[in-house]
Amino acid sequence: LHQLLRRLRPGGPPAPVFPTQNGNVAIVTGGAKGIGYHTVKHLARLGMHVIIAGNDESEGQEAVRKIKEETVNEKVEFLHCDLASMKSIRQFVQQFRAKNCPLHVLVNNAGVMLVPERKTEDGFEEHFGLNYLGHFLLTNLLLETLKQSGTCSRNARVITVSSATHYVGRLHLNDLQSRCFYSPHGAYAQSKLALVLFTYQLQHLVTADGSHVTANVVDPGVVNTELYKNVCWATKVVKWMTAWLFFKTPEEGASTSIYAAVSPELEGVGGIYLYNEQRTKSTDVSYDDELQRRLWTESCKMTRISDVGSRDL
Ligand SMILES: NC(=O)c1ccc[n+]([C@@H]2O[C@H](COP(=O)([O-])OP(=O)(O)OC[C@H]3O[C@@H](n4cnc5c(N)ncnc54)[C@H](O)[C@@H]3O)[C@@H](O)[C@H]2O)c1
Repeated sequence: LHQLLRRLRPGGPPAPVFPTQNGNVAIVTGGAKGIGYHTVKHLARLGMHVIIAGNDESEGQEAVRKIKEETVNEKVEFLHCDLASMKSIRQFVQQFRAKNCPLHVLVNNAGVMLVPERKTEDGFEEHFGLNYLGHFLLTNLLLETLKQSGTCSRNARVITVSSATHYVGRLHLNDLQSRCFYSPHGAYAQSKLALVLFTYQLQHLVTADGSHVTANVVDPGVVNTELYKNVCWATKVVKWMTAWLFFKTPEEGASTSIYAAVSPELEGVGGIYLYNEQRTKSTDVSYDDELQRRLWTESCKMTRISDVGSRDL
């Protein structure tokens, strides 16, 4: 309804105006389609050098071609990164490092929803392994570059895309891989809750070591994208009939990620949950410091990184 009212406002919703980003570099995971595509397009329009990290080469190259054409920014590129493979994530980071360029914005956007029970290359449940652990490893491997790129007047930013489903998520620390009981809804919600806990813990760590990096988490709302391809046919029918009215377009869905990535209002602000470009409270359990720490420690073990200071490829 909020979205509908925004759309019905006379003259349409106000177009946000952000400062140009010439010379800044961003990585957007899953930037070849959906919300990620429009995030990349907007950042490129602002003059950023944007790297799409994705697992589909032809889709990625096609997105690059279209975005270059529409934004007249030649600094848009695709680099292969399969977030369901730790090896691929490490190779992606090596390729990125070989470019010797800074990194000002990392948007952890890619995701899958309601996939049948299956495992990533490394044997993790797919929602947890791809949506959460993939981004956990990627961010940690890029953290040193983010720290070197941020300054006191221009912090580097990590933006992680979660979802309102995190409110119903339960984190099963003793069964993060959903081995005891698998429910696609539960596994998706758990991965999105883990991303919120991860963001808050990351912010604690960068604050503690005085780095010029901020980490925030965003909820894009309900957006009409291919994310819903695994829902049951009845839901597909309802979505098909109502999406035009109640769902955000992918472009509208990207607005909070873009806001978090470049808004001057958020300069130096970290550890917050954003919905409709506004600071919002996430679920109570996400503020549990002990749970954040325990999940971080477990995640380091699972991705075989020793701690925040360890970046060995
Ligand atoms: N659409 C919604 O209503 C909604 C609501 C809340 C949160 N979200 C979140 O927004 C984010 C973007 O989703 P979307 O709606 O644009 O869906 P989408 O399906 O259009 O896009 C998902 C992106 O993730 C990429 N991806 C999937 N598997 C990958 C892998 N193994 N390695 C690298 N990239 C991979 C896809 O290629 C695609 O670019 C997701 O994290 C999703 O959970 C979406």
